[in-house]
Amino acid sequence: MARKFFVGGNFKMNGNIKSIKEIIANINEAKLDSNTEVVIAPPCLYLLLAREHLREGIEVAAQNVFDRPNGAFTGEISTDQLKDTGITWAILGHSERRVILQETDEFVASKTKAAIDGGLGVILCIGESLEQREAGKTIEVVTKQLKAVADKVKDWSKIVIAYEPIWAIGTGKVATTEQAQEVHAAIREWLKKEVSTEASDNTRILYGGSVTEKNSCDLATQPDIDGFLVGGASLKPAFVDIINSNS
Ligand SMILES: O=C(COP(=O)(O)O)NO
Repeated sequence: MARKFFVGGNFKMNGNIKSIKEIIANINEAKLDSNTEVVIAPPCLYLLLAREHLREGIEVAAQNVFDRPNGAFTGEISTDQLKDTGITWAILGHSERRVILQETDEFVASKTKAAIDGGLGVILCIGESLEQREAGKTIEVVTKQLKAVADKVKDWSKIVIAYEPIWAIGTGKVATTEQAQEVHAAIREWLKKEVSTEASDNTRILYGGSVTEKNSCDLATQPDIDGFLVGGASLKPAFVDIINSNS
């Protein structure tokens, strides 16, 4: 089965009502490849704004969700509340939360399970640091992150994996097509061995880390790159060119 190309826009902690409305207007007015699935992730304050203004067919993702149902968890958001507001995806395990907020593989796995059980799709972020890559530990690191999820989650049909080498995030140092394809192929092989052939065949594996409209078309030619999770470039008008990079 052909995997539908997938492009996520991770706004991170950027934007305000005015700028996010401008980004949404640019996306709404653009001619977009209908064979590409698009998900937009604004900061949580602007999730409803995005849901109300984005064109039909484009989904909205939260940049985080808690692993427990509604209750006394100050500052957190539940899967029920996201579903209640028409939010259908969650980005989980982003390296900025793993590093800065010390989210463990187990906590990310627990949140992934809660999100899927709550009916959300999950963009599951994994990736190694420069030190880990230079030590030859890339595959060891990313498969350890995946195993923590596989220990809790059996149904991978609602998971999209985003391989985001930390050394490429926000640095302008995009992975080469060979570097990205090598890790994506290893992830797909791991899925086949540790989850199922179906999961391996059907799970989209996105690349993230300094993707721009200048490098996205080359990356999109790789057999195991099924799309992108875009940070900084998702805030700019040329984001629509990245969305169309597989057409
Ligand atoms: O973190 C990223 C990538 O960020 P950049 O595109 O800004 O490198 N996506 O989730």
